[in-house]
Amino acid sequence: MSDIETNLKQLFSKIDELKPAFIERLTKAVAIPSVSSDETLRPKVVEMANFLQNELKNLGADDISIKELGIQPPPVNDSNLKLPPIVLSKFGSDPNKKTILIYGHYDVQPALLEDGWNSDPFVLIEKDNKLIGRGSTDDKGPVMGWLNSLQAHKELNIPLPVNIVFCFEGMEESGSIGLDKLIQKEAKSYFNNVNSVCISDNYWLGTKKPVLTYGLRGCNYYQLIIKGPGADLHSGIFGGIIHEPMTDLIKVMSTLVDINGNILIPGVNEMVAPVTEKEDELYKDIEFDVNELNLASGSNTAIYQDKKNILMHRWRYPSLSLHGIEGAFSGAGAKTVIPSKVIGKFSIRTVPDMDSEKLTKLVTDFCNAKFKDLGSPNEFKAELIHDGAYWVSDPFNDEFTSAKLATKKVWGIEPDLTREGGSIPITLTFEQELGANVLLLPMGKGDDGAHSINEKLDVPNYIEGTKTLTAYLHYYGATK
Ligand SMILES: C[C@H](N)C(=O)N[C@@H](Cc1c[nH]cn1)C(=O)O
Ligand SMILES: [Zn+2]
Ligand SMILES: [Zn+2]
Repeated sequence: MSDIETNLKQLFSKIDELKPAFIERLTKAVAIPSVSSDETLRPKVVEMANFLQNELKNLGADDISIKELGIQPPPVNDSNLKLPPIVLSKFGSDPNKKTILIYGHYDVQPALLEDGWNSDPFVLIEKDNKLIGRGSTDDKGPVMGWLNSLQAHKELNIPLPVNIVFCFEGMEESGSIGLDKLIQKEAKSYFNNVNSVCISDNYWLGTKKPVLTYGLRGCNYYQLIIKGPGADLHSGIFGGIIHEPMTDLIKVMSTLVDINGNILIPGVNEMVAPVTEKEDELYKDIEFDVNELNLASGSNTAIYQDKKNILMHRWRYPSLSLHGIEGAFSGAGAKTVIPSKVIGKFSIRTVPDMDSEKLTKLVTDFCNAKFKDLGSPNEFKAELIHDGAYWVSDPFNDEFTSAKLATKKVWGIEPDLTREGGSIPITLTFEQELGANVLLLPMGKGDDGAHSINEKLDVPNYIEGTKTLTAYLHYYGATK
């Protein structure tokens, strides 16, 4: 048996042995409601950064640097709100070893019991071999997976096969504000010797077959602010005799997309790169069960019924989703109020070759024109909240070859090569600023319910996933 295989054998049984400790680590992480989009929870996001710092210290990090990013730029309610810090850390600095930068995020999406969760979202529970809680799969599970791997190495006294540079951020779910600049600044200092970047922050396509991912859509997030009366009003007294902000907003928002998901803003679809013959062939070989889409969405509401159309519309065409209305009545009961100010939120998932600035101009001009058509005296503003770039790479390099070996070793099957419909805004910046290949090595399954209620990570995905990350470090470390 080679040295690598001997080490992996020991590491895998150590990982199995440490399963209860690893679940405990994830339980502690999930218990911190580090919701980046909720300004009132910003102290919890910072608490999560401190938690990570402490874990890294206990694991024997050679360096831990907490990088502050300053005040969050507008639009924001609290004009003095500090951005959460970036947690940087180094393990090893052997010039004879490769250096991998591992990125992950410690913030999560919002979650409320009343959204429909079956249990408290911030109390990790184990049920039917699933770990249920906000952030279990996105992205606390995978981040803990890397720490678990370090713990296994430490307890066995097995040297890491690569130098590791960690970069953990607390604003990924809110557009990774401030991280671009930090990467540019640190490219030739903290990140100087980085050969390669690995991110575990997406999901298998389905539930049975592991995947490696070579593409992401980008995300441009917009808001439409409409202001009318000086305060919320009684609809019996003012209904029918004033222009209502909510009515204006619904009118404008309904012009953006049709019920079949077609974006109606002129010029947007024209920016999309045409499908090449080579790409057209690609979809045939991907394992994907259309029924799994219905199971994952918990409904029978799919627009497309065939594999190719579903994958193309998830991966390589843009989509526009309406997310919500701030200021609108949304509770139970029948409140008869006219909201005085409402803010509509929507986002566009972007793909090659869409240009973010051009897109924002098309979107804001279109919304302004639609509002003007209403002839309403209310105040209107359309603006971008944040944008993050799409990313597509070549999946035939040392990183993907090593990850294929690692996946085969742990799961006994060759992974499919997929793209992801979601976004990880910082991916392209890492690739461009560090001149390094990026590999996306997902841990969770396609039905994990990231961003949804009852988010989960299957116990086998957490434990075998930790083994996969571990094996990847060893196989990549052995490449020339
Ligand atoms: C795929 C990743 N785990 C994720 O969930 N990313 C978010 C990032 C985001 C938030 N706003 C814009 N981008 C996502 O795809 O929604
Ligand atoms: Zn997410
Ligand atoms: Zn994520």
